[in-house]
Amino acid sequence: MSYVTIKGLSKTYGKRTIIENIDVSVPKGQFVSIVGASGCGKTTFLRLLLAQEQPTRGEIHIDGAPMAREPGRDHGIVFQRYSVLPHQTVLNNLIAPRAFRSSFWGRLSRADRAEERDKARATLARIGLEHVADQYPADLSGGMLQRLAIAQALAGEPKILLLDEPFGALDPGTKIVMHDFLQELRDQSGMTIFMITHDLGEAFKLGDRVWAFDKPVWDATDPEKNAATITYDFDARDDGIPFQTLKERTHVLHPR
Ligand SMILES: Nc1ncnc2c1ncn2[C@@H]1O[C@H](COP(=O)(O)OP(=O)(O)OP(=O)(O)O)[C@@H](O)[C@H]1O
Repeated sequence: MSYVTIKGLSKTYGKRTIIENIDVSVPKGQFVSIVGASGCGKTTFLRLLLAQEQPTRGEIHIDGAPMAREPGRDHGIVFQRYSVLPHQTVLNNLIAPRAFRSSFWGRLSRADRAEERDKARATLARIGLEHVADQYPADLSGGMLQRLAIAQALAGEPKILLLDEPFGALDPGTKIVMHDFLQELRDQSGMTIFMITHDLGEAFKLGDRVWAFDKPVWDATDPEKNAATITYDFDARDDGIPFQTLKERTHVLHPR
């Protein structure tokens, strides 16, 4: 059964249509990897899913209901550049976003605050950062920072996790450790995940499904015609089809 249903989705800025005619449905718990040439509208698509942008045409339904008009706790998002708060300790980085969002911290009793701290400590233990709870982000490695950013996104117990090149800045070894970490989290939470990546190996390794965004019409004389859509939707379970086929059939690895 469809959990995220997208019908006739388009986004236009001024006269320029960035993405158009997106019709897809995604079951609950599915992991969708999104690949495509630079600038073809992948982040725009995630921003629509996050309700940071409104569609020009079409609609998005999540769990049977129309999308909220504003970003909310239903969604967690992680970007390539670390979104942690530099002047807060690692522990406070897990508490502070919630406190800012709901301004609930000031209303909590001392016992409730202690409970929030315990919850945050338990999350840190789960992501292997308990030993650096009282340190600051500047003391952490790239992999640790990105684990913290993912934990922050998960703190609101979102229904959907959106990842925009989350591991793009990490070295290959740390990337592999992060893949295991994400797969583990996913198994535990059953979350529905959309992840943009420029790494096809990563897309097929982690995704149940890989979408290639591309511009089916290419007219150098009229750039406004060049809107992107999902041109291929691959079943990536059991490793899907070989990467080579994707390379040959799309422009994913040949940005114009
Ligand atoms: N708010 C906006 N106003 C006008 N144009 C925008 C806006 N946001 C994005 N664009 C344009 O939309 C196009 C798609 O951008 P987007 O960031 O979605 O691409 P992308 O596929 O995620 O790229 P990359 O892989 O390089 O991150 C770009 O040409 C960008 O300039």
